[in-house]
Amino acid sequence: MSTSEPDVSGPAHVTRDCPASIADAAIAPPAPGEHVRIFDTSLRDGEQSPGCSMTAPQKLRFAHALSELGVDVIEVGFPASSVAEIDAGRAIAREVRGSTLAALARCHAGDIEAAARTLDAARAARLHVFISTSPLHREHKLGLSREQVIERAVMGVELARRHFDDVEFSAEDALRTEPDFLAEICGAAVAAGATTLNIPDTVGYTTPAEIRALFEYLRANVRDAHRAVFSAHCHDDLGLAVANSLAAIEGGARQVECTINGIGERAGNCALEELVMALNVRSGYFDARTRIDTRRLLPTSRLLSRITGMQVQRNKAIVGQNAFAHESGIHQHGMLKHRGTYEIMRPEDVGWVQSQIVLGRHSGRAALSDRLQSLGFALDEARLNQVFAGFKTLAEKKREVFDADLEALVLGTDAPTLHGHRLLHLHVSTGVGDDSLPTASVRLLDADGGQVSEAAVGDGPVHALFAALARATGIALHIDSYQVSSVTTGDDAQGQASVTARVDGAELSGSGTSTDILEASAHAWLEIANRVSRTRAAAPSPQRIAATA
Ligand SMILES: CC(=O)SCCNC(=O)CCNC(=O)[C@H](O)C(C)(C)COP(=O)(O)OP(=O)(O)OC[C@H]1O[C@@H](n2cnc3c(N)ncnc32)[C@H](O)[C@@H]1OP(=O)(O)O
Ligand SMILES: CC(C)C(=O)C(=O)O
Ligand SMILES: [Mg+2]
Repeated sequence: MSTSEPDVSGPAHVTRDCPASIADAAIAPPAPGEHVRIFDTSLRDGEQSPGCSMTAPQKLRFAHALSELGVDVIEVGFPASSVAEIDAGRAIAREVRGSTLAALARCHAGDIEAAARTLDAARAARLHVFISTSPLHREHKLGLSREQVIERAVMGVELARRHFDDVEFSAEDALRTEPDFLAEICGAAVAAGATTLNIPDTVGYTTPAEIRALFEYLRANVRDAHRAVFSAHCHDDLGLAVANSLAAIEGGARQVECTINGIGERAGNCALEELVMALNVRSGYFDARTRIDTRRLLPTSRLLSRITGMQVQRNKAIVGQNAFAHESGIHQHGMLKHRGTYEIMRPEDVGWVQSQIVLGRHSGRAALSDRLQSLGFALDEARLNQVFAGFKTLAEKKREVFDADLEALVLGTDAPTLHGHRLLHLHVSTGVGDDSLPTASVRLLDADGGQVSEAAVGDGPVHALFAALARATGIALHIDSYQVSSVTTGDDAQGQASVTARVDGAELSGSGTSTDILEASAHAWLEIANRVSRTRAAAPSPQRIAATA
């Protein structure tokens, strides 16, 4: 496909259609390109949600990944919750450099001591204290009056300041708090020493216009507001967390609290990858920058999914499998002419290798012809039309048409009988523990009818299997991705293995289906290897192929 640079800038000047602020006159607009701090709370707000628990080594590994991603602040946890939480946080504080490390505490002496102890070894530490401020929470949860809540907040901030200079104060349920009381308690927190004022939409209740106006109001009405950085912490109960966080930035927030993949309480928090890319792609609109290395967004998202077992949905922005995949013919045709037609950012910039053209029921001739050419088949129009008809019939039966299916269509044969190695037998043994040595043996039928057997060991059963296949075929593949998913349900469910490999600079993919996932994996691997050996042996001459019609 064409790889020309997308020009996705859109109209040169986008008019800001912003609601009137409560205190317009008093507020200077934020400086162009101002730094918005990214505060990641995947290890705290994210981890405290169902299905997202992590062990201490997993938290440490993920904290390193967040630091490499370039987040400004990593919230390592809520130390008062358990001894294990303190130990995990301490391990992070000992090792992770490059980001400020924060720990959460209630306005409660014991919590604050635990948080401070956790961050002892951190090079840059922040104590984060919070208390609820909304009438609902004051009355029903805390049983405290306005004055008592302010007293507790001031006590918490002052105690935190005895340990660290960097103290964040959060007014839990701020978006359902009376604005004048919110301004009052924020002012008291600044006077007590808070350097960051976090305004959480704890239950994901607000709207973009409302939160923007609130930030403008607070910046104008909190006593000594200029001494603190304003921060947004939005939840996604109405699916507005990212939009609300962006609006908060427009209202003057210079820190946004978010999580990778948007994990967090209930429907989750503002998704870091979405917020960062919105600021990045629409930089002409937002005038704000972060120091996130965007190419690490996908690897970091994948790491979190692997650690927690919580997969992102296919159509998730930025990091979902479909984020840069195109199946419909009209879009594919446009993409092949200029990828800016249907993509507003480059997949490479967020960690993908490239956009994906998926051939299926909705695809057209342009995409089919492009894929056939990349497989070495240059067909004239009449032959292309003929193959296209066969392709559509096949696509009605299959969800996705793979390269091996296309080769079979063009060559007029069945996919499994295509020239190359075929699997006759495989045996894999594996185990758990220091003494286990995953081992695989395979027997293949080669293109000339001969048989070849090989065995290999590996770090795991699939690794051993692929190593044995490499020995038997004499083809080494650099595997970029390997995925297994079920395509049917029940005891006899079919598993589909998909392998993507990089060979001679090209990305090739293969897939296999079987009730045995190791067999499916072997078929997927062999599909690629057979294509490599065919290409290497002799690129098919277009004339010869056209003659097979
Ligand atoms: C919006 C948020 O994300 S807030 C963070 C939420 N995260 C978590 O709760 C995870 C960690 N929590 C825990 O492990 C436990 O809740 C603990 C260890 C902190 C406390 O456990 P317990 O002492 O058994 O209290 P429990 O959780 O039942 O109730 C919370 C208590 O904290 C009080 N509290 C709640 N928020 C605050 C606050 N910001 N400042 C002071 N006290 C608070 C409540 O009033 C209640 O007090 P009470 O026990 O006197 O009635
Ligand atoms: C503790 C605070 C920051 C929070 O997570 C919330 O209010 O959602
Ligand atoms: Mg929260």
